[in-house]
Amino acid sequence: MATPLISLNNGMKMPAFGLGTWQAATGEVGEVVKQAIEAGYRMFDCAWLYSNEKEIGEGLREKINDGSVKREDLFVVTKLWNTFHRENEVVAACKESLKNFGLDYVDCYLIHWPCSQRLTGELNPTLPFANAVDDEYDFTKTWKGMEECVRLGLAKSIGLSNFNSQQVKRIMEKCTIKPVVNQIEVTPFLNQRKLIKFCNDLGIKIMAYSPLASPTRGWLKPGDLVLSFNDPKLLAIGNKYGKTGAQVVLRYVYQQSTIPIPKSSNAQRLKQNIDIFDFELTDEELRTIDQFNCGVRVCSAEDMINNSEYPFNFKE
Ligand SMILES: NC(=O)C1=CN([C@@H]2O[C@H](COP(=O)(O)OP(=O)(O)OC[C@H]3O[C@@H](n4cnc5c(N)ncnc54)[C@H](OP(=O)(O)O)[C@@H]3O)[C@@H](O)[C@H]2O)C=CC1
Ligand SMILES: O=C1CO[C@H](CO)[C@@H](O)[C@@H]1O
Repeated sequence: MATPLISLNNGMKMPAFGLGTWQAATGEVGEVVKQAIEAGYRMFDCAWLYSNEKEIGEGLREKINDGSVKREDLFVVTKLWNTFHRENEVVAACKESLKNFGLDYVDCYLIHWPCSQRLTGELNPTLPFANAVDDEYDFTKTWKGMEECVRLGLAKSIGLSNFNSQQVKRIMEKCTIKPVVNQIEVTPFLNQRKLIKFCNDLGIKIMAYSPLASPTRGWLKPGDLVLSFNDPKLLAIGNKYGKTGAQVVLRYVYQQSTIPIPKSSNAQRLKQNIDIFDFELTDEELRTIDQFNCGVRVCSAEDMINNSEYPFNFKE
């Protein structure tokens, strides 16, 4: 079944589901991207930080060149890292991502975090906050650089990631070009109902990251909450529709009016994850899954807790 498309506030359309690529290993991610296209994925969530744009681009271009898909049917998202927030650094950062992909434009370019940082040593993509210090730089100026990317045709649209409602409001007050999305964590543990409504009321769609609650995140410690896809409540709902616990979770996240972007590098799970558009959870089933909501974040980026723009000190 085809992935539904949703309309953005600039008139563009975007697939309502996509593939996450953080921790999608080089050496295999190119194949994964090709398998994903065959399985029906048309939207790819990437980031300069993930250090795999080059191989993702190779996979995408191979499928364009062999006629499997047209460039205009793909929706490629990537993100500006924290250490390139200065207004005059943004265009160069976007161009670097485009060079990595081997593409002329991205469909959407996001500010990865509202927090600006400066490197004190070499960037370690798996520990990105290790050699970095806070840099008090106003993200509304960064946004001017993002707008320039649109004017230059490097990005068809621009958006935010990890912005809280007050930060979204500050962008809206200063922007000439509106953000089309805010990419935030949405899971059964953190259903984000208030922030989703706040953004949707402003015409900003929500991309839901770590929708499966990121079971293999590197910073997982013994005792941390892990979402079990074999939870009896999820299995009971899944049995009714012939779906797995993971599919029930993804459908729940989708029915929060969001665009889920689960990551998988496994051919079977790739197919399973996108196969959620032929059933609908009832209000009662949604309320059952609401019981998991406990405010726990899987991606709290606490290394940035002292940054003046750390988004999660403010509740919404
Ligand atoms: N803007 C931001 O700050 C952030 C953005 N993101 C984006 O969101 C994407 C998704 O989030 P992520 O943190 O990767 O976590 P997810 O919640 O998508 O979980 C991914 C993990 O779950 C496993 N998995 C996938 N499908 C299934 C399934 N059906 N059953 C069981 N296990 C499954 C994957 O393993 P396997 O590959 O073996 O299937 C992988 O280990 C990222 O890849 C990235 O693109 C993520 C974090 C922060
Ligand atoms: O996208 C992301 C994936 O993981 C990073 C941590 O290493 C996060 O900070 C980031 O937002």
